[in-house]
Amino acid sequence: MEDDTGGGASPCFAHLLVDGHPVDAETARDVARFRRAERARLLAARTMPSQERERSTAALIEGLDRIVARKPGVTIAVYWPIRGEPDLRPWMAGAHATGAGVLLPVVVDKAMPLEFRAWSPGCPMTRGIWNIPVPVNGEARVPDIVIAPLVGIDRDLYRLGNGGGYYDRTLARLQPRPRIIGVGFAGCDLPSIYPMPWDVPMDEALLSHGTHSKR
Ligand SMILES: Nc1nc2c(c(=O)[nH]1)N(C=O)[C@@H](CNc1ccc(C(=O)N[C@@H](CCC(=O)O)C(=O)O)cc1)CN2
Ligand SMILES: Nc1ncnc2c1ncn2[C@@H]1O[C@H](COP(=O)(O)OP(=O)(O)OP(=O)(O)O)[C@@H](O)[C@H]1O
Repeated sequence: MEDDTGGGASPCFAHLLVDGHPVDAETARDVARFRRAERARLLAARTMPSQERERSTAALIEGLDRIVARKPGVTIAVYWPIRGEPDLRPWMAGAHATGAGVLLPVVVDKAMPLEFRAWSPGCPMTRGIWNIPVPVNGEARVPDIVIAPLVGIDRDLYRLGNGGGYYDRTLARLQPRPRIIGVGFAGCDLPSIYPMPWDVPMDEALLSHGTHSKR
């Protein structure tokens, strides 16, 4: 007679732990491949004539003004634009002028959460990972609001970013959880990014043709 180790299919151990989340290895590989392809497609689609870029960026800034109150006591993480992201630096400077705290994301180490460091117009900057300018000695703070640049966004407001997992890693740990707003150019929406257990959805998404979605 057979021993009683339990009949049926043998258990499958082909899983990974991603930041403590058990993930099926084959699924993770397929999803990563899909995201790489979508990232490349959406980054290419973001190339546009400068007039259109200026119009779309102005529309995004108008949208931000409608939904985000910049005022003393509020701390807002924005970003220094790279790879054709909407350039929100004028809006950042405006936020600083109202007395709001403005923070920029800093990669302190590979595969670690981001630090959000205080920025003000003209403050000393240095180049961090990917040559992204970051404040040299701004104080690290927890933002009330995070404006996250989108490569893509799905209908459940899961964000596709540059592929480092930095925002997810960071947003999952912030206490208290900030208001998280994804911003991107029209056309960056896609049906699904096939959310994985580590993905943190945006609370809101603002696209340059004027749509403002909420979860
Ligand atoms: N403006 C801006 N600043 C930002 C971000 C951003 O998306 N936009 N980030 C938001 O996170 C952080 C930097 N993000 C990064 C994301 C990925 C890689 C990186 O090395 N990527 C790999 C490809 C990864 C993959 O596809 O598997 C590479 O290019 O080799 C570097 C930085 C912090 N600052
Ligand atoms: N806590 C985590 N959160 C997110 N990704 C993680 C985490 N830990 C490890 N990773 C790995 O990092 C990669 C992130 O890929 P993903 O497509 O989610 O990035 P992204 O959200 O586009 O990037 P970013 O936030 O940097 O713009 C995955 O391969 C994942 O396995």
